[in-house]
Amino acid sequence: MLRIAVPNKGSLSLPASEMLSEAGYRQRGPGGRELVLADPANDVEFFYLRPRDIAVYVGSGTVDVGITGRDLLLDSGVEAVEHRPLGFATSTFRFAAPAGEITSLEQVNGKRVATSYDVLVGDYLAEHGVDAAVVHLDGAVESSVQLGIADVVADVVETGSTLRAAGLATFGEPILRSEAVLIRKPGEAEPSNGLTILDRRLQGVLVARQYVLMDYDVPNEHLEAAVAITPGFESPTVSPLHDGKWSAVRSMVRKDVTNKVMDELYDVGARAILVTSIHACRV
Ligand SMILES: Nc1ncnc2c1ncn2[C@@H]1O[C@H](COP(=O)(O)OP(=O)(O)OP(=O)(O)O)[C@@H](O)[C@H]1O
Ligand SMILES: O=P(O)(O)OC[C@H]1O[C@H](OP(=O)(O)OP(=O)(O)O)[C@H](O)[C@@H]1O
Ligand SMILES: [Mg+2]
Repeated sequence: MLRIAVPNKGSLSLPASEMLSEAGYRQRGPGGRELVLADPANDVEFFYLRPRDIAVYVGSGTVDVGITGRDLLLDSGVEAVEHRPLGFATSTFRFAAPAGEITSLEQVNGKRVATSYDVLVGDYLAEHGVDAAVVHLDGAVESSVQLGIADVVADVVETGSTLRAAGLATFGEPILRSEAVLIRKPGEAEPSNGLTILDRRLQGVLVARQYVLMDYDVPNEHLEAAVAITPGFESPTVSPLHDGKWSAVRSMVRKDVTNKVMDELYDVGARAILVTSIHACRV
């Protein structure tokens, strides 16, 4: 039975459970507070743990795999590896300071840097030869400068609105681009059957979220031009229409370029262009 760690709180918790549900697994109901949940039909068991602790459990081998943030994995310093990025809870991890006061990493020398990610930040500063004091805080790091215990913050930035509200501005390159990731212990030569199935199912959810199915008709003389616009995963399905002069094409297309692709297809002579969402898939 595969043991899977799932965040029990915070930004990762709900989307992680939703993704597992979409992948066909049993999950806690709304407001559910179970710490352990068996899913015997799928031969897996879920452990709901603090997102920060998940790498520790996976690294120790007491659970087989887990969902956590890339930033939390790196901050844990634990020997666990990223198996697959999961495409949600995307953010950057950045330095920020009062707007205009500190504008380069070099200027962080001798300053106090507040963060909840001491290891990640400490490693980054050391790698870049910056000598600064790291001040550990559990959260609401953005208030630390105003309250006088730090000069700089290093924190998760999604929209940037929390930073702006605190009068802070980012500087330097992002320390990291993070998102939710599936992690496992390193060096598993042969992934277990359970992990292979979980991974394939999660990949199916990702593809179903990122792609649509596009159908259209195109005159045969423009078929090659149209197919070049929608090459699909392997190769599009092409079927003859009854009148013999047109073909019907079916192909997977990235959701974010759907309208651009439809415009291009129309321009090369395609008509009756239909888009359908994908409910589930295995690729
Ligand atoms: N606003 C956000 N947008 C995207 N990801 C975020 C955001 N805030 C936190 N995360 C991600 O969530 C993970 C941290 O989870 P954690 O539960 O420790 O904190 P949290 O989501 O901020 O929850 P809370 O602070 O309410 O306990 C990290 O991987 C981080 O990148
Ligand atoms: O760029 P934004 O869209 O503003 O999002 C980023 C903020 O979201 C998270 O904070 P959270 O609300 O989880 O509070 P915390 O600092 O206590 O973790 C994170 O720590 C940042 O503060
Ligand atoms: Mg938070």
